[in-house]
Amino acid sequence: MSASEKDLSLFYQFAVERVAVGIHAIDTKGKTILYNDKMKEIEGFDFEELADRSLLEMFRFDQHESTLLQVLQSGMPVSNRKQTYWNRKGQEITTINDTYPVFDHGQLVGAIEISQDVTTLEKVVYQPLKKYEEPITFNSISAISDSMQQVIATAQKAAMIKLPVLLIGEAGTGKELIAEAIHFASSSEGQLHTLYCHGTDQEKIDRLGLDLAEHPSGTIYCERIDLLSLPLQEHLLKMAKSRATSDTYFIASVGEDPVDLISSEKLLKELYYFFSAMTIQLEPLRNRKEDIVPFVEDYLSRHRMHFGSIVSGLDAEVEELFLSYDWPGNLKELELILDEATSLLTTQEKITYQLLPQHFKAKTQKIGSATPEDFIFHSRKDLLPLDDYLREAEIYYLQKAMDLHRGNVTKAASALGMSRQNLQYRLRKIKKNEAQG
Ligand SMILES: Nc1ncnc2c1ncn2[C@@H]1O[C@H](COP(=O)(O)OP(=O)(O)OP(=O)(O)O)[C@@H](O)[C@H]1O
Repeated sequence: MSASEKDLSLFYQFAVERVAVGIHAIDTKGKTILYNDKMKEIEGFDFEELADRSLLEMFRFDQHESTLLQVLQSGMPVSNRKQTYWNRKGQEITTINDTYPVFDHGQLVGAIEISQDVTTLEKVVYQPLKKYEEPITFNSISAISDSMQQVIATAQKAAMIKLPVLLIGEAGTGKELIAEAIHFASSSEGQLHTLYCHGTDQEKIDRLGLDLAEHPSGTIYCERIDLLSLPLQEHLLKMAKSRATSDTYFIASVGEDPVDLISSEKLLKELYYFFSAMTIQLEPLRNRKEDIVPFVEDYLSRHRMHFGSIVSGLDAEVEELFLSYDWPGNLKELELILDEATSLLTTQEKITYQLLPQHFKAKTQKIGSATPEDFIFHSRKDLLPLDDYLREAEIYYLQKAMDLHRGNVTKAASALGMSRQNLQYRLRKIKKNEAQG
């Protein structure tokens, strides 16, 4: 029997599940028909959430999802598109995507996206302050709010007495910057070794141990230890303890309250104790909006210096928008928006609304002003019966609320002005309809 006569579907299925890239395919109505394990990992789905998969995925219009719909609309592939976004767990993820339309005998049947996770690589390469070759010191950090000033004061103390530090804060709040500033203040000659725990394996931890044995006078910064599996956390702890008597200085970070992480068995208590001689909590940007404008001013002053531009600030409309937005990706997200906006600058003195990237404009648009085309994927001729339209609008709206509240039913229900039970009932009903339809 030749290879072409064999039923290869099992093999294809196996390959799709084992392959190291994320795969997401949708049909012409925008409904997910293929979503492999790697994609779940990239997008940060927990196992229990998977039961809600079709509901959660069908009507999401974040930047990284919209490429699939765009390809579906244009019938043209989009290749090599790099996207940075914040997944459902609040992790910052950078992917390089290829998105293709899929045809069957010339008829468009859907679109498929293939995503390569380059988060760790990106972190090593994307260091905005370093790209200007400036050493990161406490002076390079914008810190106007009381809470950030407190962070800097505590970090300076920690650097002076070289006590292990655990930095706590959402993605993009500046934990790595603080770690670098502490390192710089605590030692002038030692090296800073960073372990990016996202996607780390035992081998990388062992290699770090060997590096430290060779250069013991450095600092080790373990970024997001809560992203390591518990066995790898144990491995890291063993390695760190074996270096604890030397000159090595230890700093680590976590993305959430460590007490919650310990109680939900995502963080080893012993690892927490090892790193937490001092803890420093960085507030999310939405709780310290007074830092937004000074950060923008610092960013633009660097831009003027390095690119000779004359841009000096935000215009009133953009400032208002920036101050009203919640910044789930914190300062890193703001910085990426500024990177995109300034790349379009010519002779402007202010960042105007026109310079803002399309995906940001779409995200900050008020839900009430969305047109039906924004959330229902049908051609104009193909109008839906009102009941179907309302059902889809409900799915979209509830999903948006769940997204805004990061999957927290209680908070989403309160924002929607309904009881938790009512929201849960509606979500279950939608899920059941989906399963039947
Ligand atoms: N207070 C700040 N002043 C100047 N730049 C900042 C500040 N906070 C964050 N940034 C900018 O945002 C970027 C992201 O910050 P950083 O990588 O330190 O965040 P993080 O909390 O370590 O995020 P993650 O948990 O995803 O690693 C930095 O590269 C820096 O350019």
